Amino acid sequence: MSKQAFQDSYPAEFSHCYGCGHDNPHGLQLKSYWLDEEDRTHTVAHFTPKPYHTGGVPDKAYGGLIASLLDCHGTASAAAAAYFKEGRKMGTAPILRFVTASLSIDFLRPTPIKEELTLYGEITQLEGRKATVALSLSANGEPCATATMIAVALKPE
Ligand SMILES: CCCCCCCCCC(=O)SCCNC(=O)CCNC(=O)[C@H](O)C(C)(C)COP(=O)(O)OP(=O)(O)OC[C@H]1O[C@@H](n2cnc3c(N)ncnc32)[C@H](O)[C@@H]1OP(=O)(O)O
Repeated sequence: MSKQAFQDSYPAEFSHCYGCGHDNPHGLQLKSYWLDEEDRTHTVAHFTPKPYHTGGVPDKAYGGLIASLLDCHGTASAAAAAYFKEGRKMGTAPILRFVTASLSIDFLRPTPIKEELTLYGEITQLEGRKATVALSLSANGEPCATATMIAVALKPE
């Protein structure tokens, strides 16, 4: 894994995201990395839920938490891939800001809250301002959710 998380390169005005902003003390503070420094298409993040992240079923995660984690890992992965494609260090100006245009999630099995969760991302397409990211969230090596995201880079203005 790289030493600096993608989210740690976000400029201050983008560092208050509930899901991944390092300047949001109330947020999840997800951190995403390249899975392998030699491969700039696959990404990874880890997150261990808190007891209060439970949904309606005891010891299982709230679906919105899962969506939030996939959302932030996907947009961070898209931004990292776009910077890499431009041959630029992440966070350098002009800032590439990706937001979620669509996020389609399949919840495969209940997600435990007492285990560390692993998120994987794969940038399957990056054309123009649009990135497609295949995502998964697993616990103990078992996939709990998979998702497909379309992330779009905001126009500079
Ligand atoms: C480095 C800092 C990073 C900060 C990261 C923060 C992460 C936060 C994660 C989030 O929670 S994001 C919050 C939830 N998302 C939003 O609030 C986004 C709301 N939607 C919008 O702002 C606009 O709809 C959007 C920027 C996504 C697109 O509007 P634009 O007018 O800029 O783009 P346009 O409509 O021209 O679409 C650009 C391309 O994306 C495609 N596209 C847009 N929406 C789509 C969609 N829903 N599904 C599929 N493709 C879509 C569109 O077809 C087109 O493709 P092509 O370039 O191939 O023609």
